[in-house]
Order: sequence, then C-alpha cells, then structure tokens
Amino acid sequence: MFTPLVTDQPPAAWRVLLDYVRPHRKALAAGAVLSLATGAAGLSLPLVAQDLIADLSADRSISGALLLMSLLVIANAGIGALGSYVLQRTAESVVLTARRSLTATLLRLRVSAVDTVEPGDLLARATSDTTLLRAMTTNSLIGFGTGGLTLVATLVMMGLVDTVLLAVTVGVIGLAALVIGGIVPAINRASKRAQESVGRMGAALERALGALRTVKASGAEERERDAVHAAAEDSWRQSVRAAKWQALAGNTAGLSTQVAFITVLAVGGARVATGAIDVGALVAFLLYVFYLMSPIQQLVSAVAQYQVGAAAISRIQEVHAMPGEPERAPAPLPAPGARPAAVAFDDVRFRYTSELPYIHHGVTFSVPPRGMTAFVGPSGAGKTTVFSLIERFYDPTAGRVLLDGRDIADWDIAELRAAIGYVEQDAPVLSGTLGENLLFGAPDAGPDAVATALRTTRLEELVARLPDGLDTLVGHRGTKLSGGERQRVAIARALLRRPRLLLLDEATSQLDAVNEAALRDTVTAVARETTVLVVAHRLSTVTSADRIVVMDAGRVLAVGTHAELLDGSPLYAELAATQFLTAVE
Ligand SMILES: Nc1ncnc2c1ncn2[C@@H]1O[C@H](COP(=O)(O)OP(=O)(O)OP(=O)(O)O)[C@@H](O)[C@H]1O
Repeated sequence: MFTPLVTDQPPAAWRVLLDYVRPHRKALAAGAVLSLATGAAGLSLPLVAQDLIADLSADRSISGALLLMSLLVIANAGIGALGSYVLQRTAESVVLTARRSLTATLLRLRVSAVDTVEPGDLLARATSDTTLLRAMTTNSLIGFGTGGLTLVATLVMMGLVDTVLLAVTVGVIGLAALVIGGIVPAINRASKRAQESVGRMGAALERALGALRTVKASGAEERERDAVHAAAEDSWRQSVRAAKWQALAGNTAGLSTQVAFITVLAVGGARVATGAIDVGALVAFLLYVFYLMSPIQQLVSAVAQYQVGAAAISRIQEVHAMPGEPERAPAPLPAPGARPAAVAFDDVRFRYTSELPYIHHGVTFSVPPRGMTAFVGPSGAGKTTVFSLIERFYDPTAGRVLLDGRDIADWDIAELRAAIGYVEQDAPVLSGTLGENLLFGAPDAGPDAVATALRTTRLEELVARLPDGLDTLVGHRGTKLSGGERQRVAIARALLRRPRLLLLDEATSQLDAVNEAALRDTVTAVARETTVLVVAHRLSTVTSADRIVVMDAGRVLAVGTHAELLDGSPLYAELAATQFLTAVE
C-alpha cells in the first residue's frame, strides 16, 4: 500500500517520485533494461563500422559487416519500441498512483483545511499537476538512468579508442554542463508559477461555473471570463519562460557535441598526421562523439523534466501536508430501532481560526433523546456552527460537545458520523440521479426502506410524476428540483441512514405553503422516532418544537417552548412577531 511522505520538512522531489515509482519498479526496470539494450546495440555500430573500414582498406568483402550492421539497426528499432511502450505504461501507472493517493488525501482533508483553499486549485493539483509526473518518470528517471549509463559507456568506449581525444571531449562537455547547471533553477521557478496559474484558472472557472446563474444574472460573464483568461495567460507566460530555458539548455547541450566534434576533428587530424592514431580510430571516435549527442540530450531533458516534475510534486505535497482526518473504514449504520441519541454542549467556546473572533462564547445546552429541538436566533448567531461542531467538521476551542454523555472527541469519528443524519442548508443534493442521492449515505438500503423514506418525506408524488422516476438526473447540486424538494430529498437521504440524531439545517429560502407544510409534517413524524435538531428559519417549523434554543451572538439566551419563550424571551418574541426567525438585527 502506498503511503505518501509527510514530514515537517518537505521531502526532496526525487524521494517522493521514488515512493510513487516503488509499486512499479519491476516494470520500470524492464523498461530500463530494454532502453539499455537499445543503447548497447547502437554503441556497437561504430565498432562494426571500424571493422568495415578496415575490411575496405584491406580489400576484403564487407558483406558480413554490412549484414551485421543491418541486423543491429533492426534489433535496435524493435527493442527501442518495446522499451518505449513499457516505460510509457509505467509512467502512466505512476500518474495513477499519485492520483489515487492525492484524491484519497483530498477526501480525508479536514473541513477547516478546505476552508483555506480554492477547490478549483485542489482540482488542478489532482488533474494537471499529477499529469506532469508522466514526463518526469519517463524523461527524468529513465533519462538519468539510461542516459547516464549510456554516457559512461560511450566515454569508456572513447577512452578505449584514444584517451587524448576523450580528455578533449570531456573538457568541452564539462563546460556546457556548468552553463546548464545555472539554467536549471529557472526552469523550476517558471514551472511552479505556471502550475500555480493553472490552479488559479481552475479556481476562477469553478467559481464562475458553480454560480453560473448569479454570474449571468449579474451580467458578470465578461469579468469572470477575464479572470479565467488572466490566469490562463499567466500560465502561458510562465510555461513559455520555462520552454525558453529548456530550449537554451537543450541547445547548449547540442552545441557542446558539435564543438566537441570540431575539436576532436582538429586534434584527431593532428594525431593521425603524427601517426599517434590511424584514420579508422578517428572515424570511430567521431562516430562516438555523435553517439554522445543522444545520452547528453537525454540527460539535459531529464534535468529539465525533473525541475518541471519537482514543481508539480511540491504542489502535490502541499496537499498531503494539509490537516486530514484519520483513515477510517465506514462504520456500520445504527441497527433498526436503535435508541435516539442525547446531545449536550458544555461551555463550548469556538472560533474558526486563531485569527478570527470567537463565534461561540461558552454555549451550554442539553437535549434529551427523541423529540424536536429548534435553534433560532438572528443571522450569524452561530446556529449552523453548532451542527458543524456536532459533526466534528471542526473541534471546539474550549469546552465539550457530548453525545450520549460522552465527549465526541473520544468517539471514533466514523462511528460518530454513522449515528448522525445531516441535512445541510444550501446544497443538500448532489449531481446524479434521484435514486443515487437517496442511497448516498446508505448504499445498502433496500426498496422497502426507500419507499418508507419517500413516504415520510412526501416525495412519492414527485417520484411518480418524474418520467424516469428514481433514475431522473437532478442536475448539478440538484438544480432540477425545487428548493423544498431538495430539502426533502436530503432529509430522505439522511433518514435512510436510520440516524440516532438528525441535524436539519433548514433552507433560508421561502417555501410555498404546500412544501412548508410537507416539511413540517416530515420533521414532526421523524421526531417521534429519533432526536431531531433543526436550525429553524420559519416560525411554522418551531411552534410545535419540544424545545427551542434561542441564540444570539454566540450565546444561548433562553431555552423553552414556543409559548414559554413568547413571554420569557424578548428576542424570541420579537423574532416570532416577524414570522422569520433569522431577521438581521
Ligand atoms: N467556515 C467558516 N470560517 C470562518 N467563519 C465562519 C465560517 N462559517 C461561518 N463563519 C462565521 O461564523 C458566524 C456564525 O455562522 P453560522 O453559520 O453558525 O450562523 P447562523 O446562526 O447559522 O446564521 P444563519 O441563520 O444566517 O445561517 C458567522 O458570522 C460567519 O461569518
């Protein structure tokens, strides 16, 4: 099983890459061996050429040498193709490994961590950045291995032919290596910026498409388009900059082999004239100089791709380093008829981050099992935050949240969430079919359970009306359903989990009378079986509540029934008079 490296010090990119490569090391080794075999077949060609020239000078037949050369060329091509396929396949597997590990991390991230980033940027890291690992694997890992080995082998062969010419060649190439070493960091910087811009582009697109109706209604298409274009152009600019440095590095390498060729020709010519070496040796050496070109180009491309990949890896590692929840297998859902849960807040103080002001200033309340408890109070009082703390999306800064009398910090997080059904306020329906939405939290629920949930939430009529019934696609965030239908689908989904505690964050949108009555009846029916907590925005939801918790500015002001609070809580009386319980103060 692959485990990402996460330490205080970000690990070097090559260590992370090796970690990704480890599961595919056999395939990679096979690809490397095939590449080396191609290199070896190529390397033997100049030696055969040297023989061929000797045969020619001695007036011997060259057909044997020609046949051998042809066979070597064909073998070279065949092995080369196979090697290239194996390597590409391995590189794709490395990308897959990186994507699997990154997406697993993404879905385990703490909600508080995701609050600090743009989802579009995270998306770009999982799609675009991981793609860059493909070229990094083939070009850099294999390039360093086979390019390096071929280079050393070629230099050894050159040394066998003539050590003086070898020294001349190494001198020229060494100079080029120094120049390229100076260029490399610029490739890394430009690549990182290019990928950051791709992330910004993803974020800008996600923002616009996620709120397309608002964008259109506000006439903001052009401004949103410009924001996306600006990020795309920035990515283009940085990629062009990286390409410029890569081209410079590649050409410096190419130039160095040409300069080496000319220098070897001059020095070698002189050595032939003095009789130190013969013409055949000079021709063989010059062929080797040409052979150097390929491993050198391979190495330079390896270095360049390593920088591009390292930039992507650093962005991927940033995600792995974000705070995540422990890896847990989903816990079994409560058994049918499981007892309802009790909930309590004990002097809870909470702020979303250490820079932000406190949202809860010592919230204390206690809810017994079964029945409906409504939370009311002005907008921003901290009602939704109560639910977020119960679900452990965030942890209290001080104080305790108790479920069944036990601090939820001591609960297994999967068990805790299995006990709770949660209906969020704004986007409680996911894209997909109606049926998929219903079974989202309880994939094993049978048709009878689905029918019961549909009956309780008064959705039978809707399902009967839809041409495709439960197979109807509901659109992104359920846009093809009405606000009230979305809420009831989300409640049905939560009920299918047989929750011991149902958290319902009522939609702020106005519902028509039929939907409102349906929702109220649903909640009342469910509260007979289980503990229901509702963040209520409508008076009609709370009048029948067993208890109402009145909150204001992060404090509990009063607890009681509708009748009790009308007399006992001036804030409640004022809110109730408006019919809407979340009026801004
Ligand atoms: N993820 C977050 N990060 C930082 N601050 C947040 C976050 N979520 C909410 N807040 C802040 O916390 C405060 C309380 O928010 P909360 O959603 O709990 O209020 P509420 O009482 O449910 O309001 P409403 O009735 O309008 O839904 C608000 O001032 C809000 O700005």
